[in-house]
Amino acid sequence: MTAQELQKAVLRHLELSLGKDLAHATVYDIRMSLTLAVRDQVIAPWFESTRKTYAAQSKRVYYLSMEFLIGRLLEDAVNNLGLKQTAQEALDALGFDLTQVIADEPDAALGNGGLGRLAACFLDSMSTIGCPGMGYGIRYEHGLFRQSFHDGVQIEEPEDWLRQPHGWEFARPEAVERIGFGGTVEAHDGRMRWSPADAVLAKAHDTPIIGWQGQWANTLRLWGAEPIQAFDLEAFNRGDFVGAAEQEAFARTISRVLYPDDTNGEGKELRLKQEYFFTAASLRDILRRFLSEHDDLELLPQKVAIQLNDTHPAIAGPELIRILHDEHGLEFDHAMALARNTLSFTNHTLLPEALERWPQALMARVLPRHLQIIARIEEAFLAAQPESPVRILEDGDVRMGELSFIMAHRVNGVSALHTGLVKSTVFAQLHRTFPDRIVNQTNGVTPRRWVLGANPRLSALITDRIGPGWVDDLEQLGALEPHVEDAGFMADYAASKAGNKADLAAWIADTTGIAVDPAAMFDVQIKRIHEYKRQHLNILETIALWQDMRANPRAGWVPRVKIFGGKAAPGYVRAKEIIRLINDVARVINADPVTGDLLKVVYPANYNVSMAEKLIPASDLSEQISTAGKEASGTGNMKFALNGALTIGTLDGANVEIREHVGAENFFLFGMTAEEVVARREDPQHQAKAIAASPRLAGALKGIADGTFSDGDGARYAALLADLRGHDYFTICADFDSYWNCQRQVDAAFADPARWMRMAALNTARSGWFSSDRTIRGYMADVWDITPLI
Ligand SMILES: [N-]=[N+]=N[C@]1([C@H](N)O)O[C@H](CO)[C@@H](O)[C@H](O)[C@H]1O
Repeated sequence: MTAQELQKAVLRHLELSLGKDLAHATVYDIRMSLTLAVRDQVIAPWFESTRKTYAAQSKRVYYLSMEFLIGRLLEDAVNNLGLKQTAQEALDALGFDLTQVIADEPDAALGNGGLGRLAACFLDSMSTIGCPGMGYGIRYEHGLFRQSFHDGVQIEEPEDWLRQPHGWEFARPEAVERIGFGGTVEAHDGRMRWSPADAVLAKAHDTPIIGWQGQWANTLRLWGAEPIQAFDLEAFNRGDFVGAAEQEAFARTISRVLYPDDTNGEGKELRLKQEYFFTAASLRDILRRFLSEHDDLELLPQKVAIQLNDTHPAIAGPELIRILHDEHGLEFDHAMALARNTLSFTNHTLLPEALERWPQALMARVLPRHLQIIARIEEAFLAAQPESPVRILEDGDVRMGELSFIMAHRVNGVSALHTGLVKSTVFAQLHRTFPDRIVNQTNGVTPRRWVLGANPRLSALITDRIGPGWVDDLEQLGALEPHVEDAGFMADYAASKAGNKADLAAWIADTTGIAVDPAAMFDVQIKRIHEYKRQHLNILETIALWQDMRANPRAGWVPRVKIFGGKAAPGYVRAKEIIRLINDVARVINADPVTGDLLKVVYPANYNVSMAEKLIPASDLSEQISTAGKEASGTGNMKFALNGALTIGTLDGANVEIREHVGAENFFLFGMTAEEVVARREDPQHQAKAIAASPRLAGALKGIADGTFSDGDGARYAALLADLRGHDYFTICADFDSYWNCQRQVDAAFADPARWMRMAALNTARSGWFSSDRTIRGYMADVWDITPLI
């Protein structure tokens, strides 16, 4: 497509779809017109992909996830269709700036963090590889809340990405499923019949996900909840206006908002209903499609692979058995075996509070038939494993982790270390019983969004040196390694980083009013706020560094800009305390004339996918400092390494594999290992001893306690300090000195630009393995048994 043709297509949509002429067009109008014009280019490969899948009678994979943290879609589609230059020229000719038009699109923030973003990266890779399948999720009216700060305190406001038409989706009024809740179960002609008391409609909205070079497109189908009867006219005529709309309000509540907890089982009834709503609608849709091609249910595991993204869709096991046994009349054990061979499950965390457990009483009320089926699943499991101490039903709860494991033929962890811990801790018993069921699939990220889209400077340089093949074969980045010896390449590499940093410094000044020196080290920690991710370790080191700089400002310090980004779950008090502390420390340090430009702390509000795309290419140092054994994988760590940021981190999650790939000499390692952490916790005085042994740590804690950062109010952080001095489960104190010393090694390395840039370029060259294409190929081979169709 030429720029002229695209320009014409945009103008046609502006007039015919938006009803606007160019003279009165707003950025929104042009963004929607371009979106529609680009979407037109997606339709043919989309239809062709579906046709090829049916023609090949191919097995399909269905990725069930409560979260898809998509971000913006326009730039991704433009890049995947190879239209970036074309779109630039077409819009220039119309008098609009492509960057500004792209930035007008609201993020689809239908996820909390890594788990949701991983699902989005996987969709891009499945389409790029030509893996036939679909994503299934919920079309939340309100995604993850908008974050703002008031006096440094996090404030949450509803996010409303759907306040404007969403240009990428197609409503599918014909794809509607009736989803029941509650009610009773009776035996009827030897079969159990569930009669739900309430019901809502699940209406499908499809978004095409186009792969690299537009050869294949899969579908993301998101379900929106709607009432069976939208409006109760009788109630209205009786003057009961609220009652008239009650049904609608009740129904829409199901898909109204995303629960904002990243690694914490919600436990609320509405959350369970959300999980069942999208899972049941998806299974009905999957079986309808399967039965439209095949009439023998025996073929289900050969033609359908269903991936459960954590335990959130775990009810899929009982629901599939209910459909096969109660509705299709298969024997229970047979239905259970078919379901198990169709389902596979990914565990994303070891945190006990994140392993979902639903009260049996709640399950009995909301899903009475499913609770009966879960009891029979446990019975069948114990009949085969009489010795096993494992239970699904225990302490009045339904354990969704055990249910998912028992109802899946494959279970995977998301990094080598994590998968090892899954086998030795949370599922140790089940691993002994089913030694071949757990496999590892280390996470990955899509290079289209996280390198090509986010870092055009670096991408141009790479393509110039090794050709464009790296975009869908990322391990080709290895061919850059010889170029690292070439001063010209290294100068260009450094220039691309410097350019990104200058852009970011301008953006920071714009959005926060803080002036930062682009030559300083950009030290970045962006992720959800959580104690195990240890943002408070980072800010304690920042305080100690500031105190040292103040004591000796002319000691030849390496100037640093500490950049934080991240949201806390609204109910997570400790995490919100950490956010306030970071903002309080920033306020004091940024105003300090003694340290001036030596140290700045920046915390832009409302961190999201689009902000990550701006921050990561401009980063020098990537903070991956979680307590070892707690971060299952991390995926930000991979994005940073690919974009030439060096990692300071613990041996946790995928940090271990990143260090193996980039080389220990190109990674700043500190802290205890997962085993050492467990051992250290045995000593109830571990934190007190660490504080006693570290004057710097003690000094930083004292600074907070004195009210240095809280206008003299020493009580503001009393709870946080009491926890660090009293319990410190996440071993902040025990790891502090190792972290501090490691940061000084980072300073020394950064003070030698040639050495630093060499390490950075080697990180880029050696991180190709962390492509989500590699991950998806692993799932296709080891879990789904599917081969690409392109
Ligand atoms: N839930 N959950 N788990 C996480 C993330 N918080 O979303 O999944 C991510 C995706 O697997 C992991 O990278 C991360 O370590 C893990 O904590």
